[in-house]
Formats: sequence, structure tokens, C-alpha cells
Amino acid sequence: MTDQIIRELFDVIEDRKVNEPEGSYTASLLTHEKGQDAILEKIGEESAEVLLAAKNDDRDAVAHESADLVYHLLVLLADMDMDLTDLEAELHDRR
Ligand SMILES: N=c1c2ncn([C@@H]3O[C@H](COP(=O)(O)OP(=O)(O)OP(=O)(O)O)[C@@H](O)[C@H]3O)c2ncn1[C@@H]1O[C@H](COP(=O)(O)O)[C@@H](O)[C@H]1O
Repeated sequence: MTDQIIRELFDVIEDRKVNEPEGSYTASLLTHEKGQDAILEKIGEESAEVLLAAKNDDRDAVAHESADLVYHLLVLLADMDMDLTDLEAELHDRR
């Protein structure tokens, strides 16, 4: 289930990268004038929001901000022409 939704999300992100549809937040990040820094800034922001939510013991907010963080990490992988299998391989190697 978790595997599947992450794969689905990554496929959408890759589609946005190729097709750059109007109004796509993902496409706007991937084509941002700041380049990769735009994505890295979001990862920094979302990480801080996860920390804040955890410090406030707010489980709903931790879930919400973690989803934002995972999404932006996947955008970074796509930006770097990496595949989800790169991440999966790394996680498997640690088992
Ligand atoms: N999973 C996400 C996703 N998570 C976060 N975001 C965006 O990331 C931004 C987060 O930045 P901020 O925290 O500054 O924004 P915010 O308004 O405070 O939002 P929240 O903290 O309340 O999330 C918001 O604009 C969110 O809309 C996402 N945008 C898109 N997706 C997925 O990507 C798909 C394609 O989206 P488009 O590229 O827009 O078509 C969507 O169908 C979703 O499945």
C-alpha cells in the first residue's frame, strides 16, 4: 500500500517533469529560475515543519508535514534524473 502510493506519486512527478502542464506545482518547482535550490529550500522548510509539529506533539501535523517532505524528496530524485529504485535499493541494502 505505502509502496504503491509512493510509486504512483513518483510516476506523476516524472510525468510533470516531461510534460510540464500548465498550473502544475511540481512542474513549477522543476523549472524554477532558482534551479535545484528551489527544491532544496522546500526540503529545508518542510523538515523544519516536521520538527515543529513533533515538538508540539501534534500527530496530525507530523503526518501532514511528513507527506510534504516525502513529496519534495521525490521531486529532488526526479530532478536529479534518479529513479525510485535508487532509493529502494539503498533501503534494501540496509536490511
Ligand atoms: N503531494 C503533493 C504535494 N505535497 C505538497 N505539495 C505542495 O507543496 C507546497 C508546500 O509548500 P508550503 O508548505 O509552503 O505550502 P502551504 O500552503 O503552507 O501548504 P501546507 O503546509 O498546508 O501543505 C504546497 O503548495 C503544496 O500544494 C504538493 N503538491 C503536489 N503533490 C502531488 O503531486 C501531484 C501533482 O501535482 P501538480 O504538479 O500540482 O499537478 C498532486 O496530485 C499530488 O499528488
